[in-house]
Amino acid sequence: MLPRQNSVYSASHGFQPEEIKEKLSAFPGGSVDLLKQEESGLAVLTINNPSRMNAFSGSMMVELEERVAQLETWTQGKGLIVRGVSGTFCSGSDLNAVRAISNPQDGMKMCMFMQDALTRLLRLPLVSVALVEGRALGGGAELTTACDFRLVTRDSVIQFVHKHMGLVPGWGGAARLVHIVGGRHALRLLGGALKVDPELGLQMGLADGLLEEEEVPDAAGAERDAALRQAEDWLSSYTKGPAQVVQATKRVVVSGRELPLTEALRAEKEVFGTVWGGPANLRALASKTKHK
Ligand SMILES: CCCC(=O)SCCNC(=O)CCNC(=O)[C@H](O)C(C)(C)COP(=O)(O)OP(=O)(O)OC[C@H]1O[C@@H](n2cnc3c(N)ncnc32)[C@H](O)[C@@H]1OP(=O)(O)O
Repeated sequence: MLPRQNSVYSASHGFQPEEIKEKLSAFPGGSVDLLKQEESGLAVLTINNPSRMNAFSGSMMVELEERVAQLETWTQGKGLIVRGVSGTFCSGSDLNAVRAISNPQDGMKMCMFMQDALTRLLRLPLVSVALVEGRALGGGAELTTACDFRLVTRDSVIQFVHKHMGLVPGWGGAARLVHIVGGRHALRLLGGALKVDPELGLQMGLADGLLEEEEVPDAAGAERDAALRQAEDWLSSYTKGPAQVVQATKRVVVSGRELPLTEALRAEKEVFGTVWGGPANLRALASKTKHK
């Protein structure tokens, strides 16, 4: 099978996704749900395993990869919100599955599979936001770093608990964390397994915004929907306009973020060619847009 364009690993690295998928599928539970809103171009990816604080079972890891593959081909998409059900984000990998695949070979395969899925998530041509309510622990904290932005609620805690588990991040979270907050803060967060509350998150640059609680008359469910609505509002400033332009913007940022300068410049030229003289560009020129 040919490697996917945005994949990290291929067969030459010993990456056999079908083999590890089969193994992971033997540990079922929960789901990863995708809701695409065609009209707005916004999608919501929901981590759904409430009886285990939204931990990732094996089958959920497989579903995550499948949802990412669906989003990779969404030509009209512009934005993505990643969240957990029941007022909490994600408590990492399901410890029952982890115990069952704790041998080094399976660990490496799971690591490659999740690194690949989360790298492809971050490389999607969509502006992505992790909406962190409640706890994001271990792999859940790593998942927040696979989004472009992180919005947190007052009760949120992001914690890279790996050190307490005798581990380091293995879903790409350490590499991404260094890019987001720099090496010094990353070492504090990983080395001290610090609990990142909203204040610390904003101060270190891990969080991009705090969603203030809204006055809601009834139950907790309404409050959570309020957080999702606020995240959608926040995201809409970045997803206004045609999908082609939003996707092109994300693409030049991904190449600038990941490639050496000369290659990034060439990639930017390619993307520029897709929008120059395009419908949105011609409309703007015809309307003599002023940027006041
Ligand atoms: C490379 C990836 C590395 C990783 O992700 S390693 C996994 C890191 N995550 C963890 O170690 C989380 C361990 N869990 C906890 O610390 C606590 O359960 C947590 C999340 C703080 C919640 O505490 P509480 O509010 O007191 O609730 P609780 O402990 O009663 O949890 C409710 C039920 O959820 C379960 N749960 C939570 N996190 C889980 C997980 N990761 N895997 C499997 N099951 C998990 C927990 O066992 C409990 O189940 P039950 O009701 O006892 O049957």
